[in-house]
Amino acid sequence: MALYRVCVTTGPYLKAGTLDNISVTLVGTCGESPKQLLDRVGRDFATGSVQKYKVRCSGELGELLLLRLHKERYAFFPKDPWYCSHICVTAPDGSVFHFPCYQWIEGFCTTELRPGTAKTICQDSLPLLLDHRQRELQARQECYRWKIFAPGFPRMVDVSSFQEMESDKKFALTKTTACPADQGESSGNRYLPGFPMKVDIPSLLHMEPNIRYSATKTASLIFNALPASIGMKFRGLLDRQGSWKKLDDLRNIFWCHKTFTTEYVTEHWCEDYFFGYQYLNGVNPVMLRCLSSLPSKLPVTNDMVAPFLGPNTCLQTELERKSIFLADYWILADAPVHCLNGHQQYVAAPLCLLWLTPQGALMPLAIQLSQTPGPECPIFLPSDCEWDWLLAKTWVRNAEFLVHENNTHFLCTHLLCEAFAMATLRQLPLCHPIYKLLLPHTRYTLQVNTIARATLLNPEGLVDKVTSIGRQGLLYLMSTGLAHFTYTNFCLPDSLRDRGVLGIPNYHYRDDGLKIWEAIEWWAWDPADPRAPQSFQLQAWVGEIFAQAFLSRASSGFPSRLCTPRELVKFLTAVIFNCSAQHAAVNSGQHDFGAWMPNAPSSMRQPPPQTKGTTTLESYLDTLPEVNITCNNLLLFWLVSQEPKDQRPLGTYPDEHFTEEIPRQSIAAFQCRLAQISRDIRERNQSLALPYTYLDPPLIENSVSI
Ligand SMILES: CCCCC/C=C\C/C=C\C=C\[C@H](C/C=C\CCCC(=O)O)OO
Ligand SMILES: [Fe+2]
Repeated sequence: MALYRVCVTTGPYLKAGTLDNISVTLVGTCGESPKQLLDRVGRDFATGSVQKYKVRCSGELGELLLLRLHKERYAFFPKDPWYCSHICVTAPDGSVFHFPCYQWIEGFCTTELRPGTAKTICQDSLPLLLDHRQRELQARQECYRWKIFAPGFPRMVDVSSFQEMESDKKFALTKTTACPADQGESSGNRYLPGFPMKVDIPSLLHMEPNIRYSATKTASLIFNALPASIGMKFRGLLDRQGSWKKLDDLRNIFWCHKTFTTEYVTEHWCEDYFFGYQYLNGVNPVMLRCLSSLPSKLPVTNDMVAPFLGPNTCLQTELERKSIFLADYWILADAPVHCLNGHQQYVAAPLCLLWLTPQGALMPLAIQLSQTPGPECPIFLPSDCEWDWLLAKTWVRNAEFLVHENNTHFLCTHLLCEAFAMATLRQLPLCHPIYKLLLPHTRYTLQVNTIARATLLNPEGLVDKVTSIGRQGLLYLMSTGLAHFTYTNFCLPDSLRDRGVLGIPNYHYRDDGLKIWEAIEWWAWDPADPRAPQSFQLQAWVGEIFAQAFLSRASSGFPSRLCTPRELVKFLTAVIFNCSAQHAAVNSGQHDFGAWMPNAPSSMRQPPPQTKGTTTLESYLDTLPEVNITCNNLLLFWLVSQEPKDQRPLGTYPDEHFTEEIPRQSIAAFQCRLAQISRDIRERNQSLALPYTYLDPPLIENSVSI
């Protein structure tokens, strides 16, 4: 007789416990145990419980290979979902086997778990285990299916398959490629009382439990939104059309959501120094490119800018010194425009030239509001009349809003990270070291993007309600952006070098980002088993990302295969950095830098000026977004700038998928490195007029989850 001690941990989440009958079968190299019901006196499998059971076998089972969890009906009760955290089995000889699970088990089924030891397929030889790998991935690929959202987009998760699964259809029809988003709206897309935009409710109703927001996160998101939106609604700000009467009125949109940064932006927004500063440490710190010569589409002469460059230098000298930079919004040149409140809106495609002064300040030199120079496209200069220059800068800030929100933020973090999450779920089994490494960095990404597609990107969603290019413009921008996004852009060190910005002082996004990149790279080496590149499951993973995220475009420079450990570690580092730090850098400051609306106007109501000397305060106010457009957009900024509760900062891995000592030690070392980076950042910030906190590790979420 052999006695196995089984310890079952149930998750701490709301309704994680179950009344269903839970039985286990232990499978070892020398046989398997009889299926045994885990039943003790009193309640079994309550939320947060850790309970011990005994499984008796006729003889020892040898090395445990699998643990089968059988979840079955209890009496006449309906199925009761259970969140199984992990199971620990102590064999008669005292050896301990950890079985990580960290999954919701919904219906009546048998779930097979493997011990937590990280294994690539090269390290599996037993047919039982190879078969288990294959069945696990087949089930994942049946559950998480790709779908086309719109032509030229990264592919997304098909949430309709969850509805099918939920209705227990045993033989779901093979999914055809679902209709692209631009084929009008689904039947469930409709206005709800109190919402300024349509909401695609059905797409939110059937999220698979293992990718769904927890009850805590859902409640937190709702309670973050309610007070601010009810307050604005009662003040009539969400419904009032027309121009703002005076700029000062903008100070009182958010009474109780002011931060140090929102107040700093409100005070300094029209200063040229702050305008340039935002290219380094604002919410879109990826636009600057160093120039060695001026593009022909921007015919700025030395005479135009000499007064600002000061004595003993000239434009050509500064170009040779690598101190001239360009922000080019070419992608907006053909963006479709849109009507808001029944009025035509406008978009520009500016070119903004900046100079890095000897004192280290980045100052705007010239702004051209079109890609095509000419008499109807004046080049605005700091010496122009105050309102002309301010309006030119505000057009650039509008371009920043559109390019940042659609491309830098939603396309390059949210949508790409969705594809990483999907490929990880579909191509890597739970025992794979890369699955264990990446899973925490995909948490809630499929859910938040589904919410965004149901409330923002849907027809007559919030994007249609508050932006000058609307949903069609968003579809154009993101598909064009993806077609031009490269692996160099994706990897921070390569992007900084390629843009020629490694030498700019006070570029805190760069400095903090490179430290975090290096810490992640160091951490990624351990689980990235040097033999891993030979793993065909890993190649299937990177190949699916290449095909589904980057549409198999060789011009993207993204790898379709990983042939060396160094290539693998770089790719893993870039994925983890993008899912965590990069998203934090471009997401967390939306309220800080956008609460003062002229600094991030979501639309412009007059065409770009074609002559100088015509702008007044009144015409400026009539160009900025109307009251309701402003306030609905600021609500979104407020809501998405703070991570709802149930947070997991970078390097926090409470779900112990790694059970071996070496990766656990690497995690501890990674956490120590991040803690040091945080200390360095906080010490640096003490000397700054405006602290840069977005890449402070405790403030970075592991994954894209808002
Ligand atoms: C005012 C009601 C808002 C309801 C939306 C609730 C939550 C939003 C969910 C996800 C949001 C994700 C955002 C998306 C960012 C940009 C999308 C494009 C926006 C634009 O073009 O204006 O990222 O955090
Ligand atoms: Fe975000």
